[in-house]
Amino acid sequence: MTTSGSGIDEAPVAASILRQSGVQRIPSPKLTLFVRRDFLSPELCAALIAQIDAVRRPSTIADATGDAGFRTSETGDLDADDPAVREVEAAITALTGLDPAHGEPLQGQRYAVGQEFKGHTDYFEPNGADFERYCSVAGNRTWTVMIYLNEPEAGGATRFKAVDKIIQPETGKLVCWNNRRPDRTMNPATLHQGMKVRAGAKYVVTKWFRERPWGW
Ligand SMILES: O=C(O)CCC(=O)C(=O)O
Ligand SMILES: [Fe+2]
Repeated sequence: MTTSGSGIDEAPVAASILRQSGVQRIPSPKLTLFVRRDFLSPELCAALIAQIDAVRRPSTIADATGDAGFRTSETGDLDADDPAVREVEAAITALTGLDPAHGEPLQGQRYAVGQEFKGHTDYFEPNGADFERYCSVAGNRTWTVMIYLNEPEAGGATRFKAVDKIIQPETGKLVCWNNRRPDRTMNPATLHQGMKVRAGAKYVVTKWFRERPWGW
């Protein structure tokens, strides 16, 4: 298969995603955002939820905001050798054409009732205090791919405020977007938040891609 490398060049990635059936592009000139329902089977989602529960710990954020309530979910790094994790990785590669070497390890998140991730962008602020620490090896982020593993009883939607779009969690639904504009500059219109879960729990997996190959 051909890959589109880092994703810094938007066109081949968007073309690859749009070749798959069932993909919707969110109609906005401000950002490139796609949704694909039923991207993963309920069985695979359940296997990933079990893994997240086995390894989760309180989430951290880069560039401390001084707001302890900014990201209150729990995070789990998933075992790259696990068959369920390999299957998701392969499905993401097949959808996007992005080179897996440019991807950060797949990460799981769990939000309990009242937990949220307030408005943020996934790219690192080039002038931020942590830029060197997080970006000196692999560079800044390019694309984000996120998959909901379940449907909380209430709340937990992902909101893109700048384009007035709210995406509801559904088991197996994928959301992906370019964190940049087609001219490669960082795109502030990708600002988004994981809204508070009101009932039940919310589980997602996220994969972020980088300008250069990922290295520890
Ligand atoms: O949970 C969500 O809906 C959003 C998560 C998110 O934005 C992130 O992990 O970067
Ligand atoms: Fe995010």
